[in-house]
Amino acid sequence: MTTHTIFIDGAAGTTGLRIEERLGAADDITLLRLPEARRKDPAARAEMMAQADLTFLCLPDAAAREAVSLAPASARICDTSTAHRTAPDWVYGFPELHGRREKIRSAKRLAVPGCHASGIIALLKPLRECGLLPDTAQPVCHSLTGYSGGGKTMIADYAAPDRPEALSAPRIYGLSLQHKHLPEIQAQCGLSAPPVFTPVVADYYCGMLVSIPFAVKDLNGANGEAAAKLFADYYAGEAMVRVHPFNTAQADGMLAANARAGEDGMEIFVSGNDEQVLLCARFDNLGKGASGAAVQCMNLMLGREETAELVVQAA
Ligand SMILES: NC(=O)C1=CN([C@@H]2O[C@H](COP(=O)(O)OP(=O)(O)OC[C@H]3O[C@@H](n4cnc5c(N)ncnc54)[C@H](OP(=O)(O)O)[C@@H]3O)[C@@H](O)[C@H]2O)C=CC1
Ligand SMILES: CC(=O)N[C@@H](CCC(=O)OP(=O)(O)O)C(=O)O
Repeated sequence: MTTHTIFIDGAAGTTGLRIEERLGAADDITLLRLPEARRKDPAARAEMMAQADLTFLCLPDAAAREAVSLAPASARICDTSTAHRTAPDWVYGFPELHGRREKIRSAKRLAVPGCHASGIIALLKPLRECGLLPDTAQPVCHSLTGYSGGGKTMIADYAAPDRPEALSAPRIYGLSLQHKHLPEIQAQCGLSAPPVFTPVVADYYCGMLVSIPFAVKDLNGANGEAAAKLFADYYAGEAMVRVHPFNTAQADGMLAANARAGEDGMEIFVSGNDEQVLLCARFDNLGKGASGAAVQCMNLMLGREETAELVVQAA
């Protein structure tokens, strides 16, 4: 059996802990750990990265950049932060995008997609590749997220017994329309301008629902049925992405953003009428939106079975 030595820089954080949970039981993986007192010590982290077959960075952007500067050139790195997602020489880790798997397998430096970006790209990229959406399009995208998306700080804010009343209501953020995921979305989808994007954080732990409405006339005349078939064809055979048939009835006519919490797969829904189409992607911001996606990429990079150590796949 081939064994792999893995270091998680930022193992005490939300994303790092979830990766550790997934890998802890794998008998072909040895996790390198730093004692609490040394987990932010640059020399100790550099030493771990030099020893590991692969290092996950589960750090704020600045610390992720610092980690890369500390790592030997030979180190294989899987970065969950925003720091390197549009950097040249880094592979963007979305295996389901056509032609991407081979690049991930041989990647030395891999950037794991942002959570909101994962849903938006999953919906826009097939439309762009199939010619239904011109590069000049500027779709309006919405995304609902649980508060774990904000890491330890936001989780503590929501858990505080004396928290402000405002946290009990959904809150729109990114009001300047310059969310940090827009550059990677624009780059991956080959758009000449970033989409218009409004994220909303609400009072539940995890789960993400991205929605993008279109007029049929803006999709080169493709109606919902045609769009649903396009997504089904694009993601055919993918274990982690399930495309529901057009207008699949939800029992109560609603989509709840937390339905895939704790899972690693993504669901795609296409609904609407003769004139308008609504595209939705539902997944866990900590699963396909972070730790699950990171482990999926690691498996490809190490030549392991792609879906090993992932929790329940696409429903
Ligand atoms: N939460 C999510 O849904 C997603 C998060 N991400 C990204 O993943 C990365 C990690 O996020 P998340 O897990 O949510 O964040 P957390 O705040 O939960 O965890 C970050 C961890 O990094 C540690 N850390 C900070 N600075 C250093 C340093 N210089 N050296 C070593 N460790 C350090 C922190 O230490 P301490 O415990 O002392 O604070 C903490 O444990 C971020 O870039 C984030 O944007 C990506 C996709 C989704
Ligand atoms: C609720 C909340 O604040 N969410 C974060 C998303 C966290 C994340 O996934 O960002 P990166 O992957 O780019 O690090 C945000 O929108 O900035």
